[in-house]
Amino acid sequence: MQHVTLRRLPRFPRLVSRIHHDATSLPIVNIPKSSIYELGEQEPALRDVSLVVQPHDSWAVVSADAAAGKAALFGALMGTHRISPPAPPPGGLFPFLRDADPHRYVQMVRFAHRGKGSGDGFYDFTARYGSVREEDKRTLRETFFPEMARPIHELAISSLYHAEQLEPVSEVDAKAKERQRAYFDFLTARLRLTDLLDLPMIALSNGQTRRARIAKALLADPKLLLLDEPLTGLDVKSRAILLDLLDELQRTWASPHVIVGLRAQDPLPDWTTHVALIEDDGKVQTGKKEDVFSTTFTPSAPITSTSPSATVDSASSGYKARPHGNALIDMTGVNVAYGPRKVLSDIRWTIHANSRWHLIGENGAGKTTLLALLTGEHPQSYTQSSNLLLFDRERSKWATPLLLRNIGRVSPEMFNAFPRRHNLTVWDAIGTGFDGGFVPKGELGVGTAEDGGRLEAGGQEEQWRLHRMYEVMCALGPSQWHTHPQSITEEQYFRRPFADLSPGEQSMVLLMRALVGAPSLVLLDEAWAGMDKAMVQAAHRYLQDGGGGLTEEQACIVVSHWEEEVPWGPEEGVQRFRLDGGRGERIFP
Ligand SMILES: Nc1ncnc2c1ncn2[C@@H]1O[C@H](COP(=O)(O)OP(=O)(O)OP(=O)(O)O)[C@@H](O)[C@H]1O
Repeated sequence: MQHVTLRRLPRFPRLVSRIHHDATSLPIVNIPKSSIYELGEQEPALRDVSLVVQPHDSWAVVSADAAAGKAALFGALMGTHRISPPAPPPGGLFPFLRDADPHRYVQMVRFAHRGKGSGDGFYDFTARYGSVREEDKRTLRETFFPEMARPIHELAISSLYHAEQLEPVSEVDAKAKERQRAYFDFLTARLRLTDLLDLPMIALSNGQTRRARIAKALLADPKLLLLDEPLTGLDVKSRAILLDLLDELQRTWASPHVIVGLRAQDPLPDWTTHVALIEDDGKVQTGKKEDVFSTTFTPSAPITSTSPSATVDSASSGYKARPHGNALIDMTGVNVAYGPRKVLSDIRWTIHANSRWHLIGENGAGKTTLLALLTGEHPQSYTQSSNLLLFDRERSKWATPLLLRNIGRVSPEMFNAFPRRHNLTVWDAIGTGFDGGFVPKGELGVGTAEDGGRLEAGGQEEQWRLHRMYEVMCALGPSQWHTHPQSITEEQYFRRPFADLSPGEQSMVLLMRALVGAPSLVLLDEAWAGMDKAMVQAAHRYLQDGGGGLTEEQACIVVSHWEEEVPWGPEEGVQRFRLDGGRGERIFP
């Protein structure tokens, strides 16, 4: 069992812009049996929603299946969706705010993947691995906490400070500033951000950035904080720390009131008392968690500060070793450092064909960095010489496009960077997987030949690629997870604009893209984010032995902080490689 030591809340008065005292007994949210509409739509996204959140209740909004319903309910609270009939006066939607401005006091932090309409350009997500460019030099402190941009140390020479700081401030303002700084120091320490504050923002890992976004939202001192999928991408320790912190803020200061959004497969925080369960047909069940779940499904076990870490030992029972093929990747002492900051030290790891790996490690342990060495995107992959062999060659012996043909991958960074031009169809997006690029190529959108030239029309390679397009679509497409599989054919789905798909569907399409070319090495870094349960199940079925998604010639590495997201169990010979403090070790089995 892992025990997380937590510092209790410090004894300083919070900088809270207080709501009138007697408001604390008023409901936080009041939606009285209403329907919720996307703006401009006639059909409601959710029907008969009765949601009354009392101050002492802790609610979770859970999507039984499709994530769209959760987005609609949060949209109603954030004013991007219409509630009909609207919440009655006096009090309206947020009775506890009285007449205070919801824009000031209600904040939302969303961690689900970006979806529709988020720009069409591709940006270079590998920029963070190189030397940091001038425009990317802004630190975490400057970007998220500009009011804390200049650390004020007691030994600081005041004349070196900006003039504004020397202006006289009233005693009240000075006290308020002091309290805000104390709260900032407290939050950043509790969320393990202190050592990261002066790193360039671009250098932060996925989980580190998420923790920083939560700290920023808390520092703004909202009265109601909506956190959608806050646990995705956080390591086990950070999840427990975050949940304990939210609970403690709520118990100590009754602020902010927090409503979390979760996927059906996520565990409920143990302090959850009530649940709004959004069903696939747009109905919403609300009530005490034991009442809601007694009639539907059992939620996953709650997580607490003492939940086990990624249950590393559980695989020792029933383990069945897999026969090995050739070594695809050989690391014999790989190192990555940024100046004095060592991220990977002397990593030794051989990845054979037919192996299935779960790469684990806390946020910031270097998992993404390690995968970027394997794809050759990390500039330091060039300096490893024979300590890093990629398909039998050093990095410098590979032309990047050829190397990328051997690797299929999905990652949060790539998901965000993938172009969302309106004329890019699902077919185009999947077809880019044959070349590993981001621009559709070839007459039929299934890529070019190895030398970059045209594929022979009607030739064997072209036929095989067309066949693969349909194969992955049949295995991972809507027929496997759509609630009404008959209502959309594969052909129709291929023609849909990629940008119009829900984030979960986009993740699914990018998974098809990673697998379509049957590359030797498949890297799945948090590949399931945004997917609903049926999609994750379809993906797992396909990736398991006998599912057809991976052959004995291929190796696959899954990166996830959730054990249940790994498609293979010990009986399929999954192995674990753990990064910790820059070191890497293979964990038996
Ligand atoms: N340019 C840089 N300068 C300094 N440190 C950097 C730079 N780029 C990355 N790092 C550090 O390297 C570490 C590894 O980051 P990486 O993204 O590989 O972690 P991770 O294990 O994938 O984390 P997560 O689980 O949060 O995705 C982080 O602590 C990060 O702050």
